[in-house]
This record gives sequence, C-alpha cells and structure tokens, in this order.
Amino acid sequence: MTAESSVFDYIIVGGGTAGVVIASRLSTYLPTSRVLLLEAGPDATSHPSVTNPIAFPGLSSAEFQGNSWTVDHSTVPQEHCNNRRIFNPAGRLLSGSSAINVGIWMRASRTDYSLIAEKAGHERFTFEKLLPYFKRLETHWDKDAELRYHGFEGPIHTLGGRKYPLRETIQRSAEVLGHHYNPDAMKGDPTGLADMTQCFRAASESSSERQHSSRVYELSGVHVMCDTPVARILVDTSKRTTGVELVDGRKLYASREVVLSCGTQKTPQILMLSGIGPKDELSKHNIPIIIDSPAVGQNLFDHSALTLYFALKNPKQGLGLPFEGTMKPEYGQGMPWEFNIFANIPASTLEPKLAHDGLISASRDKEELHPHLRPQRCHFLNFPFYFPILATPSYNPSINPLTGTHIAITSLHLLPLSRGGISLHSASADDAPIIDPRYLSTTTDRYIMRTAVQEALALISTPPLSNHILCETPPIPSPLNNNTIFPALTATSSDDEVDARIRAYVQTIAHPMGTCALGTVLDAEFRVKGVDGLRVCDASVFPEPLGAMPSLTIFALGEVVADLIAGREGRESKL
Ligand SMILES: Cc1cc2nc3c(=O)[nH]c(=O)nc-3n(C[C@H](O)[C@H](O)[C@H](O)COP(=O)(O)OP(=O)(O)OC[C@H]3O[C@@H](n4cnc5c(N)ncnc54)[C@H](O)[C@@H]3O)c2cc1C
Repeated sequence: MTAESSVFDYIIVGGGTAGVVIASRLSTYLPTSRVLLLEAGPDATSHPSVTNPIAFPGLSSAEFQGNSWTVDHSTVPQEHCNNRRIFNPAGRLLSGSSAINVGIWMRASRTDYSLIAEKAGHERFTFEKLLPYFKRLETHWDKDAELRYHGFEGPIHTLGGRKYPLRETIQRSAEVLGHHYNPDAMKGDPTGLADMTQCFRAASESSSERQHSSRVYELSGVHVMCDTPVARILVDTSKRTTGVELVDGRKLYASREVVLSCGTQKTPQILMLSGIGPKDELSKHNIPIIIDSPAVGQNLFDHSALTLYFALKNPKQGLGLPFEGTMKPEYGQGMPWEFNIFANIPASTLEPKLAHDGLISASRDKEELHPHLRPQRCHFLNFPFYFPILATPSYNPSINPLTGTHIAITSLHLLPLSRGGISLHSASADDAPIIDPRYLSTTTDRYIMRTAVQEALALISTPPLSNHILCETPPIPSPLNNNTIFPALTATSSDDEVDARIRAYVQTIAHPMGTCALGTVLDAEFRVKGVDGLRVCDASVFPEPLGAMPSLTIFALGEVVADLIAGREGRESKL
C-alpha cells in the first residue's frame, strides 16, 4: 500500500451490521470523501450458505464452532447456570452477525426507547424520533399496514403474514391466557400475540433471501478491505484520533473520523487495547492510559433463552414441520414460526423481587417508578416453533427434526437487570477478551425467566393447543449434564423443577449489548468522551436492554450515525 492510499477521510472498523450501513451511507452522502471499511473476516456476501436463510442452524449452532464465519464468544463459567460456559456466536465476515442471524425483525416498545433516550441524554433515541429511521430501513411485507408506521421503499425487504396449520389453535390458547392479538407490534407497543416479521426477501415462490447488511447496502463507493483485523485505534498526544493499527502492524490514517463497529465483545476490547478504558484494567496489562474511561467494557447484558420441546400426539397430522418444508407462499417463505407473544409481569408480583434485589424500597416516592414497572415494558417473549429448533442429538436423541414429531417454544428474558462485563486477557489483540455477562444473577431476573417458562408451559396445557400435545420431551441424562434426570415439565411443575431446568439449559440467542454505552462511554452523538474524531456504533452502545431482538434497531442506529456525521439529521432520506 502506498503512503497516499493509507490515508482516508473516514475509517469504519468492523464491516458488520452497523458498520456496513455507516460506510455505505457516508459514501453516498459525502461522495467526494474517501471511506474505508475494515473487516476482520472474509466477504461471503453472495455465498448460498449466507443468502439462504434456512442454512442458519448450520452457521451458528455449537456444532459449527469451527466454521470460519462464526466466532465463538463463549462466556466464563456462569454461577447461576450451573457454572456452564455459555456458547455465544457472532458473525466474522462482511455483514457480521446479520449474515448468520435468524432474521427476526422487531421494534421494541416506546418505553424502552424513552429509557434509552433518558440514559443517553437526547430525545433522538425516542420511538417517535427513531420512527423515520425504522421506516427508512424497510420495504414492509404488509402493503395494507399504516403509512405512519411503515416504510415501503427501504433497502431491507421483510416477510410475514404466515398461515401455518397450528395458527388458529395457538391463537385461541394464547387468548384464553389473556394474550390479545396485536395486529401490528411495530407501533410502539408490542404487547400481545403478534405476527412474526423476518428480514428476508422472497426470491421465488419457494425460496427467500437473507437481507444481511452487505447484501442490501451499496458498497461500490467504499474502499472495502476484508480479512483485515484491526488491533487498536491510534490517538495522538492532543487526544485526536489519527487512524488505526492493523493486527499485521500496518497503519492506516483517517483525516476526519474513525467509527468503531466491531460488536459488543470486540469494540470495548479494541478501545482498551488503545488505552481508552478503566485505568486499573489498563494498568494491569501495562497499556499506556490515554483516557481513563471507567465504563468501557462494563454494563454487559444479554437476553437469556430456554427452549423446550413438545411431542405431538399425532405427528401424521403435519402440525410439526421440517425446516426445509416451509419455504412456501402460504408459510410466508420464512422459517417455521409465526407468532411472538410479548408479555408483561404485573407490578404487584414484580415489586417484591425488585425490593429483594435492593432496587426499590418500600418507602419509595411514587414518582420514582422503577423502569421495570413502567407501562408497555415487555419483560419476556415466548415464541412457538413448528420445528424442534436447536435440538441436539447429545441431549435430545429421540427428536428427529425431519419427521415433524415435535414443536418447540423458546422463552426469552427481555429485560435483564444483571450486569457483567468484558475485560482483557492480555494486551495482545490476538487474545480473546474475558466475557462475563453474569446471566440471571439477580432474584428479579431469575423470577422473570421462570415466569416466562411457566407461561410457555401454560400455553401448551391450554385447550385447544393441549389437545395436540403429548408431553414435554426432557433432555436425557448424560455426562454433559452430570447424568441428571430431568422430569418432563408441565404447567403444574414446581418452581424448583423449572429453576433446575433453567440453570442446566438456559442459553443465549446472541443478543449481547451495552459495553460502550451512550451516556457513559459515549455522548449522545456516539462520540467517545475525552477523544476527538472517534465514534462507536454497534450493539455495544445500548445503555439499557431493549425488550426486542436488536438487529432492526442497530441498523437504524447505523443510519442515525451516518446522518450525524454527514450533518443530515432531520432530513428525510430518499435513496
Ligand atoms: C446466531 C445469531 C442469531 C441472531 N438472531 C437475531 C434475530 O433473529 N433478530 C435480531 O434482531 N437479532 C439477532 N441476532 C443479534 C444481531 O444479529 C446482532 O445483535 C447484531 O447483528 C449485532 O450487530 P453489530 O453491528 O453490533 O455487530 P456485528 O454485526 O457482529 O458486526 C461486528 C463486525 O466487526 C467485525 N470485527 C470484529 N473485530 C474486528 C476487528 N478487530 N477488526 C475488524 N473487524 C472486526 C466482525 O467480524 C463483524 O463483521 C442474532 C445473532 C446471532 C449471532
């Protein structure tokens, strides 16, 4: 590389979900600028395993940890998960995790965005202010949806509106339990039973394509360097960011700004390796301190998930579906599930748990409502699959995913109060960071997780759905779970039985967030406090959990950052 070609105006580090959006938009908004996108992994944008959504289980499951497109960010042993290390994959290729994820496309509640706005210190993070960005992203599948809430010209095409054989049955059982049908969960209150949307684009009557970031955002005006991991950010003595140092030792320079978008685990590691982080942590590894930023790497949280498998009474009825059989128009050409059931836990039952954790006091002022008690906050989400997703031969040898014998329900804890962190193994960029989300380390979190699972069991036990279900199929005793015998769970299982299953099998569906938060590490324009010319934009920026799967919001935040850099905030984008 010549001296001239090592200088750019903007360097975006991390060509993942947010990074691609920012690089693409900057090259369009500022066409005379030289924009460089640096990605650690390869470019597999058009590879069939990435574009075909049903290849997803292979890309991200534990069995595929050796896959070069998936990096394993497994945690340290988790005290409240039987001291298990929890497998946590992320994409390591152009498009990042958007190239390997499940494509579920969700907005959170107004209340969640308001809380983020409060913590970040700016109203640009409220639902109303983000709504134009949500609309800008999408070509929404439902042409009859309200124009006020949906976009129909955005780069990301979505699919929804499914009609699987169990649809009405599940809806009726959910309604018996008080979950009303929510015709559009994207309008700021997802509570209830809502149709699933996925960010896939119909390619034919029987196939669809994943809408990962580099597939849908134009990169022709961007200088893209793949297989080019960055080791650290370069900052001069006046605390001005000047560029980046690659793992191979080369240096590249940015005359205007560097944006770090390497995801929740790698972004804080790169900041710390660059001398921006908690001073004690940096000193431990003899890293010269540029900025003592105590919150870098702190505030790690993630959605915990437990999946249960239910044997069908009569598999020949065709209610359970093999994964590959669902790419049909009547099934919305998506994956075999159609509902998200978002639910709140009543304040009266949550308050004692929050008090036990010392998060509220009995004498508190009514004005100081704990965020978990605000209206429209969805504490958990249950989603039924017509397919035994993630069942493994090691634990569930009797489940054959291809023969339609089982359905599954995943329970997801959306609003964790537990906070962990990312710290350094060493001062070397070659070493993975230490990842400790401290899953389920508060009483309230354990209670929410248990309630979510009990609600899934109640759904399965309620007619008419119960008429089709034989029983839950528990994991078999194996050396992997200390040969523990787990009884089949039912709606009458004790709290202890449910908790034991959670401790043994809870996992993550890879939504870590929070380690370079707006309001602490970053100002409200995503600038790293104390340094000039450096921003962060990826899943690490959330100061508070988002009660929804995060990728839609991360795409939107990428759009916001591009607008801020290009001085376009508030202008409507027609691209
Ligand atoms: C298996 C799986 C399923 C998921 N399912 C869903 C879902 O259905 N719906 C949903 O909303 N969310 C889902 N998620 C979460 C969602 O995909 C992520 O939260 C989101 O994509 C994260 O975006 P990001 O920009 O923070 O990071 P990423 O998209 O992960 O991008 C980070 C990029 O930085 C690169 N990078 C890292 N280190 C370096 C370095 N040193 N130098 C250069 N580049 C570097 C990485 O290779 C990667 O490309 C899922 C995630 C996974 C892993």
